[in-house]
Amino acid sequence: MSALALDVREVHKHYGGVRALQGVSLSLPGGETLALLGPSGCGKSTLLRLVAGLEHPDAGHIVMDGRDVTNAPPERRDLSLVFQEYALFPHLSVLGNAAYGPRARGLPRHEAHTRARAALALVSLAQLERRRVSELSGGQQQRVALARALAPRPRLLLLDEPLSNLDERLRGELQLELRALFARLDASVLLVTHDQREALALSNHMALMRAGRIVQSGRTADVHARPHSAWAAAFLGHRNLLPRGREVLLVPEEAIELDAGEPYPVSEARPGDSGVRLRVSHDWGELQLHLSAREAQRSLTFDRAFVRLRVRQEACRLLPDDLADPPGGQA
Ligand SMILES: Nc1ncnc2c1ncn2[C@@H]1O[C@H](COP(=O)(O)OP(=O)(O)OP(=O)(O)O)[C@@H](O)[C@H]1O
Repeated sequence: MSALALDVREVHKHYGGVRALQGVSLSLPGGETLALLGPSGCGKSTLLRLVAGLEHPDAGHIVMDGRDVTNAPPERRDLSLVFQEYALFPHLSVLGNAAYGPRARGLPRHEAHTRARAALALVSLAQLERRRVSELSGGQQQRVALARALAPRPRLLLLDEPLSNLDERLRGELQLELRALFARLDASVLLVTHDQREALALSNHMALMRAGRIVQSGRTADVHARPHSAWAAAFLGHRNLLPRGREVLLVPEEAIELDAGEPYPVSEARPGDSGVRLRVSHDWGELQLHLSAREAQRSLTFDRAFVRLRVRQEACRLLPDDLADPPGGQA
């Protein structure tokens, strides 16, 4: 096997006057999970459709496992695609849905069922194989869609916003399951999402897209820890970006040490999901931080009007301010 499961080289795609992809390159090493992350309209789904073979690029190449598949039809690419609306067959059982892929690829019924059962076991649905999918919860249906995609044992699994149809609680549960599943799979995974938390939770490589281009890529933890610009930092969920002329100072949450240094006034304290969100008037500018309930109890003083903290300057970084200027002039 080539070291790269997927190698996208300088791909361009336009629709009329819209330049959806402008020279996109990315590579996915075999057996790894890459999240394609970016805001609505940046070109993520377009890139996924090109990789799947549902559309073809105007220029550039798509190489899978060392084979150029740029103009190959979907069935000549060893991949499965799970859409946002996973479109299961409601009249079929869980097993019937999962066996659909192998059957469509011409495998005899018995072999298709063996593969479908193996895929259902992977997503912990083996007990429910006789149920109709209309009798399943949203999370279970999503797992059937995954099993259906995995049953043909593709080399590459493409997922379009896999968790966006689920509520917050289910999403959290499935995130953990998916991460464990990806680690067990032989397949490589390319996953499209606009949700940075999902990308962080599920991937070990990340490509951050903006207006038809990839603005940063690398290992997920590295991209998150060292964004290249203010826009990347903001999109990745960093809240403290303090204006400094044409640059911004990124103060990562890890740079803020509680219970050390000076007491600073709290300008706002709002109860959040699992603690308190604070705005603090610091000498450098307004800082936002999230305290767990226990930290809030310990660190907020004088009737919760002050918090004692120290910012580790060595952990902060100056970044170019590109918030207002998307490359290519598109939103
Ligand atoms: N078939 C099409 N015809 C015309 N314009 C299109 C077509 N498909 C996509 N576009 C445009 O190309 C750009 C990229 O769209 P794309 O769907 O790839 O973005 P996205 O990042 O996946 O967005 P979302 O997260 O909202 O799905 C957008 O400006 C979109 O309007």
